[in-house]
Amino acid sequence: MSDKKGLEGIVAAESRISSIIGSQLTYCGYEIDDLAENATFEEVVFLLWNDRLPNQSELDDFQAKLFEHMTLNPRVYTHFEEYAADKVHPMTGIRTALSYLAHFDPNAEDMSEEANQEKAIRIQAKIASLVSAFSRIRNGQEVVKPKEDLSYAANFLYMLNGEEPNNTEVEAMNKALVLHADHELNASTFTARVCVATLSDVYSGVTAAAGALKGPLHGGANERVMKMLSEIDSSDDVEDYLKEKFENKEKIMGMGHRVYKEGDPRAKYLRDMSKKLTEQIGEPDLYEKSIKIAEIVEKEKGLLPNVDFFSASVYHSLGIDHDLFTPIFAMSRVSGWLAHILEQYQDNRLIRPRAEYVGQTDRKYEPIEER
Ligand SMILES: CC(=O)SCCNC(=O)CCNC(=O)[C@H](O)C(C)(C)COP(=O)(O)OP(=O)(O)OC[C@H]1O[C@@H](n2cnc3c(N)ncnc32)[C@H](O)[C@@H]1OP(=O)(O)O
Ligand SMILES: O=C([O-])CC(=O)C(=O)O
Repeated sequence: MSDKKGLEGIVAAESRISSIIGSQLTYCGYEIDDLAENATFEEVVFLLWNDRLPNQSELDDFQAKLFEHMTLNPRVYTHFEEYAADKVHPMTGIRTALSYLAHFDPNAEDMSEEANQEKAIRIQAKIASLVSAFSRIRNGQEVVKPKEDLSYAANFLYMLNGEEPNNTEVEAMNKALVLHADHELNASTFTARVCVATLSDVYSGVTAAAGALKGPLHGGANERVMKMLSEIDSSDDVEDYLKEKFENKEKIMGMGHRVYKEGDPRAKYLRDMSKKLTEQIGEPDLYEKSIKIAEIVEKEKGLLPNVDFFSASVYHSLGIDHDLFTPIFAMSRVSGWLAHILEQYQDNRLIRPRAEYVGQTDRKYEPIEER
């Protein structure tokens, strides 16, 4: 059994959405490098859902639909006021809110392909509004409505901060969204597929997936990377800090990967963005500490940075609150979850593996007074 622990190396689905071979990641046959350098997030979402890039009129139409659905029912805001009063972690709030979105969808229980595609657009559009509204409401600020002429990445930053972002910020956010959009059968995507393979609805699938993404061994690592960087005063202190972590057998967040053993192809883009943006905000030390951590962990443990490692200093440089890092990951990855959910419905079979029983046997019920 031990060789299958964590289902390592087990192929559990056929998929046309993304592929990992060695350190090569592709979305629907396009290299991640090609997409990171050239594509908008909206094009990538269209690609993941349709297995092809859109032409200009399809893209215009897709962007218009996303914009149309970015508006939230005001009852969501009332909910968020309660979450703020309870000091709920944003990822907990977004997980609940993803489920709550179903309440306002007249076709929430319609399982037709057309209705499910419509749900995908609604969810992708609304999650950017959810994350930004959550943040503004807990800060006692007015919710900002999206602007029709802004891209998805720009609209998110605009709704979050209440002012239009500059080109560098939009470019960084767009690239981060493209890089996080899909990743084969990662834990949250697998969770989404397991959930909807019972023929449960799309909202259930994304809510379940958000729960899986929240964990520190998965999407929750980016917030912890920032915590680690904040705990280290300067790059001169990295060695001692890590020594203690290694002695306590603690994991170094943002390092290592189940599949990539020769390096995560997404990390270099985030590393380069981190270098540029931390310099721009006058905190180059954040990048220097990150590089030192990566060097020592590679030397001592043979582990390399994953997508979460440099994304932390990138989001910090964009002025984003640290506990919003994982919700931003969800905002991008929901596109992949939805692609996999739609794919799962197309050729569904219940996902139900077996467990090897290792518990006690031949026991007999004992009356309570005899226990
Ligand atoms: C978007 C994403 O989800 S990317 C991943 C985000 N998660 C993180 O960054 C958390 C830190 N990293 C990790 O915990 C792991 O590397 C994972 C979860 C990503 C992959 O884990 P697995 O493939 O299950 O490897 P596993 O946890 O079994 O580790 C194998 C060995 O490497 C060690 N190891 C793995 N990652 C780390 C790490 N980040 N720091 C220190 N040691 C590590 C383990 O302690 C273990 O050592 P042992 O054999 O002496 O017990
Ligand atoms: O694939 C994984 O296991 C984790 C990961 O990098 C991702 O979800 O992007």
